[in-house]
Amino acid sequence: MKVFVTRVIPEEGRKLMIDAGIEVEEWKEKRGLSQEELIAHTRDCDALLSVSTRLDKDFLEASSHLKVIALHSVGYDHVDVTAATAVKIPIGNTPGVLSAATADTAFLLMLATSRKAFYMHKSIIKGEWGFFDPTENLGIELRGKTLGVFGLGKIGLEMAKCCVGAFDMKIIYHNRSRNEPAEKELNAHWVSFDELLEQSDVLTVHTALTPETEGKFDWFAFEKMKPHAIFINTARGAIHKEGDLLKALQEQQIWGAGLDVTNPEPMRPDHPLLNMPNVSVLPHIGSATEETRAAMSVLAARNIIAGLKGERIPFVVNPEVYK
Ligand SMILES: NC(=O)C1=CN([C@@H]2O[C@H](COP(=O)(O)OP(=O)(O)OC[C@H]3O[C@@H](n4cnc5c(N)ncnc54)[C@H](O)[C@@H]3O)[C@@H](O)[C@H]2O)C=CC1
Ligand SMILES: O=C(O)C(=O)CO
Repeated sequence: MKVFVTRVIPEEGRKLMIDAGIEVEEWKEKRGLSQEELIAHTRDCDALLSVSTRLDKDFLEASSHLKVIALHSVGYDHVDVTAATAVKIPIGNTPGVLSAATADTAFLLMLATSRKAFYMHKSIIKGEWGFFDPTENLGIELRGKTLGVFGLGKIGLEMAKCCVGAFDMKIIYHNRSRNEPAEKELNAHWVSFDELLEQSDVLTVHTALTPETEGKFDWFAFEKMKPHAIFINTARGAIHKEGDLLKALQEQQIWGAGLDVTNPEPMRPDHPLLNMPNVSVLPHIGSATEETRAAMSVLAARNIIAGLKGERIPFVVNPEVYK
């Protein structure tokens, strides 16, 4: 049995597959594969472990010989899951193990943005640390403020817990369904989407990217937010409209933004958002800790091993394949 892996992954996951008798071929080049290269490399394989590689309909229709595809991510918006289901390939992801690390990144962006930390750091490098002026470089305090969570799932819940623990923030959320345990544990309140926009001092995005959430944060949404609100997105860049966000910040419709995800990625280095004092941008490092990436590789390997044994994979995103 052989698996093709589209990047070099942490040792923990690779070892698990090798110990299970699977031949592991990793793509070692520091560039993504084209769909043609992917088809060529997976032709003689039984499984694919995909790290951020787009898997489109053409590829999936040409790959019905694959017994399983494991993603090295919880998000699967880069995969045509309907096409995979049509050719009966189970798709696996890595839920849960990255929730804390990703929430930490959202928390980091919230705090850094509220104190203009990235911009202040750059100002030292530019030799601009000069005369002390008590009216300059002022941020916004977070204690007791309202955190609005769009998508109170696993990562949203971890972020809410951090904010209650650190800053005694009040939690409101908008989710497809009510999260009653969170309501009890954190005294969180479900609100409509418009109420979330109107009442949040910090609004943090934690839904998947779907046709429903794509472009959800546009000019009309930012227009409803408080003028001192901070917008945080660690989910997917296409959930906010970047041009509308820029305009909302330039026109002081909202106060600041912290982004771990952009659209497109990578963000171009001369993007105007990168030079705004109240904006913090990170290059999609939400889950990037040694512990979390190792745990993700193990979950992906477990999906591969089960799929190659003909068993139901433990973390399946298209359970319909088993019907
Ligand atoms: N920046 C990064 O490195 C990372 C980003 N992510 C992103 O975070 C997303 C969330 O991950 P998890 O918390 O594990 O997922 P989850 O499935 O546990 O939580 C998502 C929540 O959003 C809700 N939701 C979905 N669509 C909605 C809508 N239209 N309106 C209201 N609520 C809606 C769901 O009901 C669910 O409660 C992933 O899909 C991925 O795109 C995940 C990990 C790392
Ligand atoms: O898991 C995901 O969806 C990511 O974005 C990267 O960890």
